[in-house]
Amino acid sequence: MAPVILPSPLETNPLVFDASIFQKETNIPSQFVWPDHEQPRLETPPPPLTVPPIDLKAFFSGEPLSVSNATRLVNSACQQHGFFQVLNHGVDSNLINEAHKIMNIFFAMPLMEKQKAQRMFGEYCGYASSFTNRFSSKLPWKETLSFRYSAHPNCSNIVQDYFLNVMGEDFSDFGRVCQEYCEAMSKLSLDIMELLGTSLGIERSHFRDFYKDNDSIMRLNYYPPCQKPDLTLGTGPHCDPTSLTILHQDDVGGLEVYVDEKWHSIAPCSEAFVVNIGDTFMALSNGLYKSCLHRAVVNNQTPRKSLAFFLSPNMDKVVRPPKALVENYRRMYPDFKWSSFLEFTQKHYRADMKTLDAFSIWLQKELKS
Ligand SMILES: C=C1C[C@]23C[C@@]1(O)CC[C@H]2[C@]1(C)CCC[C@@](C)(C(=O)O)[C@H]1[C@@H]3C(=O)O
Ligand SMILES: O=C(O)CCC(=O)C(=O)O
Ligand SMILES: [Fe+2]
Repeated sequence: MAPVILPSPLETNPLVFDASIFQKETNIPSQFVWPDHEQPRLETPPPPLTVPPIDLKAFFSGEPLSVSNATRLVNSACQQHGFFQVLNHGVDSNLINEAHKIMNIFFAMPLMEKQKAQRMFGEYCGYASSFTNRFSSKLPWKETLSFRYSAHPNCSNIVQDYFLNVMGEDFSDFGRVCQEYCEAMSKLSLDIMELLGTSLGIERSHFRDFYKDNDSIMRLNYYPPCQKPDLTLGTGPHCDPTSLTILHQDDVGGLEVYVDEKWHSIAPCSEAFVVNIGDTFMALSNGLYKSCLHRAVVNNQTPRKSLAFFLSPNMDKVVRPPKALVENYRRMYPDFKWSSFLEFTQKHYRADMKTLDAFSIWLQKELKS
């Protein structure tokens, strides 16, 4: 299966997704209409997915029953569908509220202002309004702002600097909040990596050490109301190519996870973070833990927002499972560097539910050529 070669910007139509206009439109352009089999069946709301939340504070208490509960729950969830939620995570609720507030400010700005941070072709940072200059069909009904976070000591202000350089002095507060939020997400990711390592029965610090100098992506998602919410999707069905996603959604609802051959809604819970395994961690676990298939639906009344932190290893780290997860099993995926997988998703292939398989095939062809 040859990877889908993405159309160059010049080949796609000059459609511009201005949410302030589109959210009132009853006649949505065909590029936003998804194929029948992918359209959400809003008339029959999906059943909620009940996965007991993991109490992180209890896990780190070291109390044997709490540790075994947490590792058992996370092991079962990750082997089945790659989705769980964490409570008592230690992230300051004021910081979370601040992040939601500044997200409202940013996406309420006129399109021209937001386009100061316009994402360029092949780049993963910047502002995008539905990727109209990236894809020519099945366009997602959303605006996004993505930026890089690095835990490397030499990059201690990378997020703050991004906003200052791209959006100017007026955004210094914005940059500070996002910098602090990413630092909190990085810390939480490493705690969860310790939980995942323990649950897989390997050295507790193995994955924490692998991601301590992580080079991750923060994405702010904004889903405007849509007058035909049954025809389109905020984010189409996909597995995140990254390692681990820590997501905080507002109270509107719209995130769905595919489990047991059907979509399940994830009820918003402001005290919890939604956590899902991505392709890169699935490869790192030699396929033992599943990359979570999920999507986001929209509605015709209320905008929805989510903050997604995509944990990723340092660009030059080789993604290779620990010996303990290979010695009694065959290798499921080739060694690769995150930098080349990321480039594959930005320049050669629109991430979906088969991205890692398509990348593995692409890698083999690249090696032969
Ligand atoms: C590495 C990435 C590519 C996408 C952002 C992310 O950081 C992790 C999720 C990926 C994505 C959301 C999966 C669905 C398709 C996509 C094009 C999107 O709808 O935004 C993906 C992101 C991308 O910009 O390529
Ligand atoms: O907004 C959501 O709930 C999901 C977003 C998502 O899956 C993503 O950005 O990868
Ligand atoms: Fe996702």
